[in-house]
Amino acid sequence: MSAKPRTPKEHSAHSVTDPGQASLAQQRYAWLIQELARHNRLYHEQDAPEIADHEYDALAREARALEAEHPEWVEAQDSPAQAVGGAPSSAFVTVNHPTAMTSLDNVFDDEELRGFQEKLARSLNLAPEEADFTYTCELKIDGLSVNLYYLDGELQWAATRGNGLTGEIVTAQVLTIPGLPQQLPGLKGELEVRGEVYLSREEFAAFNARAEELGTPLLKNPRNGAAGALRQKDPDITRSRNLSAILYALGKRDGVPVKTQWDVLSWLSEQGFPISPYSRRVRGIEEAAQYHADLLSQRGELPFDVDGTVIKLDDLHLQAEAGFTSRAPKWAIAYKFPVDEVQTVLESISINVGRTGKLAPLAHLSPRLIEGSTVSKATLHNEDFIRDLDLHLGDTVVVRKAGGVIPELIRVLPELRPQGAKPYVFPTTCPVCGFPAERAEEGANRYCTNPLCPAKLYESLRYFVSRGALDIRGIGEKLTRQLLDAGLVKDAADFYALSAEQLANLERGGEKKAANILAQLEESKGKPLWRLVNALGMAGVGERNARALAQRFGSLDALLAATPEDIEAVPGLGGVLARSVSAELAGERLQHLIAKLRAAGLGQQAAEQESRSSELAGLNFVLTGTLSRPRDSLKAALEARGARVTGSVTKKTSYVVAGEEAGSKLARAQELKVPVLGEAELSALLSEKGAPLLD
Ligand SMILES: NC(=O)c1ccc[n+]([C@@H]2O[C@H](COP(=O)([O-])OP(=O)(O)OC[C@H]3O[C@@H](n4cnc5c(N)ncnc54)[C@H](O)[C@@H]3O)[C@@H](O)[C@H]2O)c1
Ligand SMILES: [Zn+2]
Repeated sequence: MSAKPRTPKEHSAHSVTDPGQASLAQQRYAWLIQELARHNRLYHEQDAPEIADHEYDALAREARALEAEHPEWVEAQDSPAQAVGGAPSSAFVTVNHPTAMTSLDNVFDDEELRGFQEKLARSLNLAPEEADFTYTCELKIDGLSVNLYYLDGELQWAATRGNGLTGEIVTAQVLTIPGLPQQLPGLKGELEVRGEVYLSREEFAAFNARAEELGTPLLKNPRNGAAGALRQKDPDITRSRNLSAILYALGKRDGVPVKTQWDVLSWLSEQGFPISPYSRRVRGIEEAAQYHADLLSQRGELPFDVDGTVIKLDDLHLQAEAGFTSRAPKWAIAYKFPVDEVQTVLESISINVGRTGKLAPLAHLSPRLIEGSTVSKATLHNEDFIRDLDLHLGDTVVVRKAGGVIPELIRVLPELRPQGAKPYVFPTTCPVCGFPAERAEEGANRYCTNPLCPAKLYESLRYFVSRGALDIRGIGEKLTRQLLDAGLVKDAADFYALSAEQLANLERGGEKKAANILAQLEESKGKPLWRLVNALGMAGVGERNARALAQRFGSLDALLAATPEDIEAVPGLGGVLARSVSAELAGERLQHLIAKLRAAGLGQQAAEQESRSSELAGLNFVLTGTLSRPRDSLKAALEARGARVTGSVTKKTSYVVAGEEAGSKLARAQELKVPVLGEAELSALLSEKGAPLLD
């Protein structure tokens, strides 16, 4: 990352009177325009931003303030400060949106939010005291917006926003997202459904955990991940990223019976589109401010990244009356959350050696408060990550709580680098055993080459008994050390050869404790296959991939017999990971370990334990009407059991679940003689199959 010019800000946008000063302002404006255009390209077209969003927003605001004073500087709406998004990529077929897709203007505090209402009142020719509006308040999800175009109820295409007028067609990619109806029966004319495609924090973390283990490039943030996944030429790759969508707006809406934004959300939900459960309708701008404050306090717990709330005038007639600027509606505003980034100093870097021998660098930072908790450490992932940041010890760095949880070092400020600071040099030997640490053939990780490295052994034993693996709680860190020091355990299979006497004789052992541990070890032999697969400790395989492998192959034998191609076909595993899994399964370490584990009585588990998730496989459900639970959670419960939940009733629908006030879909179900279930019957159907409806 290169140094960024920081220009002085002493000449503000205001009171430019004499010609000398005017030229200074003009110079500043020219610089701003050039920078904004460059950052727009980096951000929207290359998904490789150089500066933080709030820094970009500050530049854009400054430019717009100058433009407001000097409309003559803006040539025919050509300013990047007025532009929406970036040019559509030539890698995709493009399409013109029937109605333009806009951006949103921003406010940053309650005072500015009130200012928004005042302006809105003015544009509707109302006195400030008459501005007692109803608003629909929503979360501003950090993804990218898409437009779904239907003609006579049939999906024609789905496209990215692009520059607002022309987008990229990504229909096949969008259709990998579960729950988007392709048909809307009974609808005539044109319809545009808009919303946000995003990567949940869970999927983001899973992707990066895998990338980290393999040393492949990491996603910067969920927005970046969503943009990258949606703009894959190959929809199968998009599918493997598990994108989600939330819909919140209509463009063209022929024959749709809605009067308010709240109606729009209800109608979308009724049609089966996923909508946000966090939206609220409020009266007056102070209640909108309260909504914002409430959601800010929940920010860390949300399932997706958000960068603020969106406050929308509820009445669609009033919206139309208020209209648009060239880039944004006048009837809605993005109320941004404060930045969750802080500056701090990199004090040192330590290296941990993991179960696979991977050298994992950790940054030690001067402690700072982010979102209510103190951050003093951040992962640095691997050698290339550090090199790309050009990290020097003593650097001032920017840290963000990625996905609300894990602190992430996102940028270095080289202009604040102390004199004589040295770039960090990644070790080429294992800091624990001193053996050479070599780069893997693929990826950016370095691994200790000593097969008997004590760090590897200790970490792999810890992993074997950990909660997501065989979950043997009686064997803690201390006991693991004791067993290693006493030479009683040289690999995980040796746990099963321990005698009551050996355990009892350890310091702070005792017979009761020993019996307890042996019982837990015995019990672990019958645990689900995925736990054993995870416990093997393969690089890049955590709980999620272990489940996928167990599910696909059904037994340890079948997994061992699988070809690399078989493994590559497992959902969620990419080529790099599949190759490394095959190589590890065939390698000496695992062959030896698995043989010993089998001799100890493990590895007999069949796939039965995983079958819960397929008890409703092959059944298609449609949910309609008002249900007592959020539709999303019912949908998740059904999908967890292998059912498909779709938006429209067809001959292929197995059941329609109808709540209160079910409308056209219920009628359609009756017409097609599709069985209709009430909510109670749905619960019964699910519990009959042996599992509670919602956990
Ligand atoms: N860092 C950089 O270099 C750089 C460069 C350009 C743009 N940016 C960033 O990109 C963003 C500008 O892009 P933008 O035009 O998408 O503006 P925006 O993200 O500020 O707001 C508009 C967008 O919000 C989204 N959105 C999410 N939830 C919504 C909801 N409930 N209702 C309506 N819209 C919702 C829509 O996609 C909409 O297009 C800003 O955050 C800006 O900081 C950064
Ligand atoms: Zn080592």
